[in-house]
Amino acid sequence: MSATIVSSPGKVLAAGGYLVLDRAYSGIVISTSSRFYAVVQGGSPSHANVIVVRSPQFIQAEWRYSVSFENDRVHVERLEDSNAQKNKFVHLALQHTLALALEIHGGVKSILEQVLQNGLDIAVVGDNDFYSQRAKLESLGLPNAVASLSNIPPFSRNNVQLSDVHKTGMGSSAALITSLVSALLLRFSVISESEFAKLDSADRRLAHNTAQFIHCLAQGKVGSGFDVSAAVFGSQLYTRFDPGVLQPLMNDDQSHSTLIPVLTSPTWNFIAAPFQLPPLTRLVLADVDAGSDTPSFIGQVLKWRKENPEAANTLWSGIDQSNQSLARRLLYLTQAHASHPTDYESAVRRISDLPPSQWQQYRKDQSLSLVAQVILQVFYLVYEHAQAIRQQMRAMGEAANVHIEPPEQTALLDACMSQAGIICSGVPGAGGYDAIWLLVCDIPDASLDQSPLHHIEQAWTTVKDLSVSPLAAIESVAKGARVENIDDVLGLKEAITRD
Ligand SMILES: Nc1ncnc2c1ncn2[C@@H]1O[C@H](COP(=O)(O)OP(=O)(O)OP(=O)(O)O)[C@@H](O)[C@H]1O
Ligand SMILES: C[C@@](O)(CCOP(=O)(O)O)CC(=O)O
Repeated sequence: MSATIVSSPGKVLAAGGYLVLDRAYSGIVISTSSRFYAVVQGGSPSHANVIVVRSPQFIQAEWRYSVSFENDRVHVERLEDSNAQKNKFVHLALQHTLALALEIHGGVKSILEQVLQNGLDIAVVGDNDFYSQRAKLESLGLPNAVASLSNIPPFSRNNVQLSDVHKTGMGSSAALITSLVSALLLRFSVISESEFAKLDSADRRLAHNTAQFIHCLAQGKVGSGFDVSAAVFGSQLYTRFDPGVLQPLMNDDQSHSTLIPVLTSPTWNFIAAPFQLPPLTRLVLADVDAGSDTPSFIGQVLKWRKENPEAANTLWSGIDQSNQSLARRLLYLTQAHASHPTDYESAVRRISDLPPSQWQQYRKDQSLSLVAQVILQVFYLVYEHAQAIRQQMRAMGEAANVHIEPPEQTALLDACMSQAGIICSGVPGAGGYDAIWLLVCDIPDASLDQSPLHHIEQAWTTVKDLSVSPLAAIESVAKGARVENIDDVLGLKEAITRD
């Protein structure tokens, strides 16, 4: 049997940090071209019922498990010869996905044993963007520019243990769990490849619910889940599910629970509404610095909200209005491109030449068609809404006493926003010092030194106190998790076969 490979994208929560924890609000989630891959293959006859999971980008990252069956239950136990520290996320993924497979196959263990007759060898690797490339660019003597990243081989090694790597906050564990769970569900014939390929199928929803459950269990809490939803469904306007749906499975000992009623329950009420960034623009991401502790941010913001309900609700409603307006305008632009591509392109060409604060001077520009003028105004509104979100998120940070957009990040984003052709920006997710996102105009024939991307790369070099290192990702329009062919993914075969 050939390899079963599933990849899932990383994510950026461009708007809706904190609010998305509450079902009353939604967030703008952009999925990235950077992906995590799980490659599941058969082992050898002497390894029946053994599952080896390897992470070849790290040292001492091989986890070995044995699978046994007892009284209609399947047990996945860690083997003592594993060379690495425990990996709770991987262990729980194996245990619960196999348990679901056994349930779905009516407790007939021979179906699972058949798949496990040679054991399984599973390699998991992530695109370079999931980890900071700052040190590698430095050692190669390359400038901190997106173009430099193509000099680093795909799936490059990090030469450290997993626990010591500098992550970029793109949702590595959600993308990993989604790929691993989906690949196992396919391998054990719980879902079919043709159904999984459909965005709205029961099979893809089952992969989502299972990955979401395992990710919550591994994290020890039911979070908003936007990262798993992005990994499964791609860019979206996300509204969370009611956490109660998972409650029956969140106890310490679920060894006697059955999974099917919860994982196929119609009460999963998350909403992943279609979203994508407008044409002729590009997402730019940069890794800024390690340093913030997101869980403590969340605790502090939620505590402040509880203690100051009135002020918090006013602020949250204001942020939500800006978030929704931003999403609506961005979606409008995509439609405008579909119906008026030429006017749209002339508007984008025009705004590429000036920073957004000056776009108003194009109002009533007679050389633009009326439609192009309207489109240009909508780009200006996008800029204004995103700036309003930043301002309100800073206010929330001040009120709750956490650095959601710290002053150094404000200086950095302001420096970027004063460049020609930049549209909007922010600190993703919970904020802090970790990262920034930007949306810039992207006209295919613009010369490199005239391109907005080049302008902001220059601006990065002028900021003090922060070291900005680019990431390669753009938005993924592929709509989430997908089955891959090993030969179609550059460098994947080499990455999983090296020792
Ligand atoms: N490459 C990998 N190989 C194996 N296990 C991994 C890998 N990446 C993550 N994990 C598992 O997921 C756990 C949590 O990972 P991590 O803290 O990177 O997730 P995260 O909080 O989603 O990260 P991010 O900051 O990217 O959102 C790790 O402790 C490990 O168990
Ligand atoms: C604060 C929060 O809304 C976003 C955290 O996002 P990130 O991991 O910082 O991208 C928490 C959540 O939604 O899980």
